[in-house]
Amino acid sequence: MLSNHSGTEAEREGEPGFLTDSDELEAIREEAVAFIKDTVTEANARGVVVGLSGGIDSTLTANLAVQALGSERVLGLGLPAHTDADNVQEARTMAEGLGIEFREVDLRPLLDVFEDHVAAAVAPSGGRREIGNVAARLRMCALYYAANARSYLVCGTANRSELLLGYFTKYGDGGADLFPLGDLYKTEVQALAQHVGVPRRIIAKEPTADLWAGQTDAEDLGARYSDIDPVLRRVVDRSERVENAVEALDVDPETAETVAELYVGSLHKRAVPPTPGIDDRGGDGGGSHPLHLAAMANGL
Ligand SMILES: Nc1ncnc2c1ncn2[C@@H]1O[C@H](COP(=O)(O)OP(=O)(O)OC[C@H]2O[C@@H]([n+]3cccc(C(=O)O)c3)[C@H](O)[C@@H]2O)[C@@H](O)[C@H]1O
Ligand SMILES: Nc1ncnc2c1ncn2[C@@H]1O[C@H](COP(=O)(O)OP(=O)(O)OP(=O)(O)O)[C@@H](O)[C@H]1O
Ligand SMILES: [Mg+2]
Repeated sequence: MLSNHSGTEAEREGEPGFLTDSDELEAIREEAVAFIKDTVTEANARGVVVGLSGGIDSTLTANLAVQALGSERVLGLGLPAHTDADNVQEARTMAEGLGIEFREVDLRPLLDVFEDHVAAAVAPSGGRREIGNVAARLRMCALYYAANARSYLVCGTANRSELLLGYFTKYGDGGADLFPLGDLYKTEVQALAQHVGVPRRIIAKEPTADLWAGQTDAEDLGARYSDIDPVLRRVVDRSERVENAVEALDVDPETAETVAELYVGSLHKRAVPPTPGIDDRGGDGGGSHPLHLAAMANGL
């Protein structure tokens, strides 16, 4: 059910910590730009590739990447599948504005082959969510192909709201080498986009994953980010109980419960795949094993 709270998406009065101050926004811009630059340098990469949808997250990410690396070292890929061909023109316009190279690849033929051969054989009952996730994973393949071939990194576009809710395709748009917007809630992304001069029409667009016609984040999630973000901030960042958040904020209990459930239910999407932990060797996929860390420290 959609909550009927009527705040603006970019700010919510009375909720501390949400970005409205231009000095604060400027400091965040600088940090995100430095992060992209440092990550690319440390990886000895030549640049980054970004999937451009014509939406705010990818437009802002590409904008920050250009600020960090210069337009010569950023590649934009327009990768329309079934529903979003119209947005490719917007993505192209954004790329032209940033002065970056832009390539367009229609993924429909690949998706059709997948549906006819793989889906039909494995599970013909797969619906729009399953096929939409395949489109997101085909995009990931195209982005990594470009990264491999050019010694680039795949610059992901996920924001903190999406990451905490698990509102992304695991190893699809969730598969990337860095997430410059990953610490910022969607409402903060909107404020930062305004701060760096992303066109108003892009900021004003209804957020959509575009995995099927008419899909919107608000419909899928049951609420708008202006209601979701303050709940995440209290329940995740401040470890408050859901009831406390409901009482403090003007959100309905159902929305807050859903947000908390999505956060807990998507823990696996934010973790390294587990291993059994045989002989006490970690059980976390090796990511934090002392030998692994020592090898990294020694540059091995
Ligand atoms: N507890 C657990 N421990 C370990 N793994 C677990 C698991 N539960 C599920 N899994 C695995 O995760 C899979 C489900 O995850 P996943 O494949 O991602 O699929 P799922 O989360 O069901 O779908 C992705 C969601 O993200 C949305 N999305 C996708 C892409 C872009 C955007 C956007 O905002 O632009 C939004 C999309 O609309 C949909 O609501 C399961 O099939 C299973 O393999
Ligand atoms: N047609 C597309 N071409 C290239 N990349 C795409 C396309 N559709 C989605 N993506 C990639 O998947 C990412 C996730 O989509 P998402 O909808 O969350 O971001 P967005 O479209 O930039 O912003 P919004 O969430 O406001 O619609 C995009 O930022 C983009 O990198
Ligand atoms: Mg989108």
